Amino acid sequence: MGNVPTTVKHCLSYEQLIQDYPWLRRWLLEEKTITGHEYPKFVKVVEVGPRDGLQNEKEIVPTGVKIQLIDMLSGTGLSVIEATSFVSSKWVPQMADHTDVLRGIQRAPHVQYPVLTPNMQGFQDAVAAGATEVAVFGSASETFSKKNINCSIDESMLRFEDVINTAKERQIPVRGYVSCALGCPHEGYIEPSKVAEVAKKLYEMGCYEISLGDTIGVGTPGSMFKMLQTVMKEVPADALAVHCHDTYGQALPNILTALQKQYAEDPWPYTMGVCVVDSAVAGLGGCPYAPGSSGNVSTEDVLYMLHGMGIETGANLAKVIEAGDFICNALCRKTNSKVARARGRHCDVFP
Ligand SMILES: CC(C)(COP(=O)([O-])OP(=O)([O-])OC[C@H]1O[C@@H](n2cnc3c(N)ncnc32)[C@H](O)[C@@H]1OP(=O)([O-])[O-])[C@@H](O)C(=O)NCCC(=O)NCCSC(=O)C[C@@](C)(O)CC(=O)[O-]
Repeated sequence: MGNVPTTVKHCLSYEQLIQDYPWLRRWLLEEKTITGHEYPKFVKVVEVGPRDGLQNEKEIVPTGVKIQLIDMLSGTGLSVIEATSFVSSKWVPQMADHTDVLRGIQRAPHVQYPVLTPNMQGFQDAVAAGATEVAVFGSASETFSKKNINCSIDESMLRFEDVINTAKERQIPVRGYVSCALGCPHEGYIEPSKVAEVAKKLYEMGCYEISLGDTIGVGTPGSMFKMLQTVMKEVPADALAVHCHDTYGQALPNILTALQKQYAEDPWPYTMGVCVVDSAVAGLGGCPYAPGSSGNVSTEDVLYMLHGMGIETGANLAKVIEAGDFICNALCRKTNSKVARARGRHCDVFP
């Protein structure tokens, strides 16, 4: 700074800046803490409420309510809304109206409406009902696979291969899930290498994105980090999503761990940098074949955290809260979203 004029030096001085503009102190210090890690600028939020959120409801939710929920979500700026499942109505009665739901919604341009298809029968029914994107759902736990889709992991891969190959011919994108990525309700601990193996198979078969499900919400930032580290040796970060249930209240820290691009004070070569997060409006949800697990992380809480960090999502939090109010009223229940519950208590706290 030898030949820089004193006035400019004055302006460049960090201390002076904070003294002249006290409001900057908060901003600069916060920014520093936040960027101790680097995060993606944009995160795609995949809304799974109408499917994962509602599939576990004991009372059948009227088809009209499901359609209205999806239509409300379509107006929030979210770009992916998982609409329903083409599974057996004997296994999941709540999803029996899949065709009516898919045909009844008003599709918004730029919004994808994927549906779950466990096998060719589901895929064909989904396409006949107008599906333009599907998802296959495998598991890293052998027991969960049998209980959830009535076949072993290997058998499920053969079924998914058929679905994915047929989808490719029709240019229908396929998303892949790996359930029990951080623990299984029956087997407990699941080796990260098993998660990586299943994720790799789905990715190599042609799934454009692999969503790693903490089906029972037992993960912590520690287990999320280890699991992702292993999976990322096989599948690139930009093809991964995280799908966190909030049973132990760890969903947001787990998501944050997955988003972190690098560890500033650590020369560790692995980066996380996942930029896709699954969540459900009002924190609805649970899997009928994962006893004891609670709802998905709520979309409202995810958006509040991301927007508060300056990460864009394209979604309007207030509109998502409205959709959450709608479905909670229809289900006669309180929201699981802390943000929706706290709304109105505080003035706008973001800069
Ligand atoms: C996969 C099956 C269908 C196998 O079920 P199965 O009984 O083994 O099937 P099957 O091939 O032996 O056929 C038996 C009967 O089911 C019918 N069938 C066969 N396939 C279909 C289909 N697609 N749609 C409708 N009906 C179907 C088939 O036509 C036949 O009918 P019948 O002759 O007896 O009248 C069954 O186990 C099933 O539906 N499972 C779905 C379970 C489910 O939806 N679980 C929740 C979603 S997974 C999840 O929540 C985790 C996730 C994704 O969110 C991520 C996370 O949180 O980690």
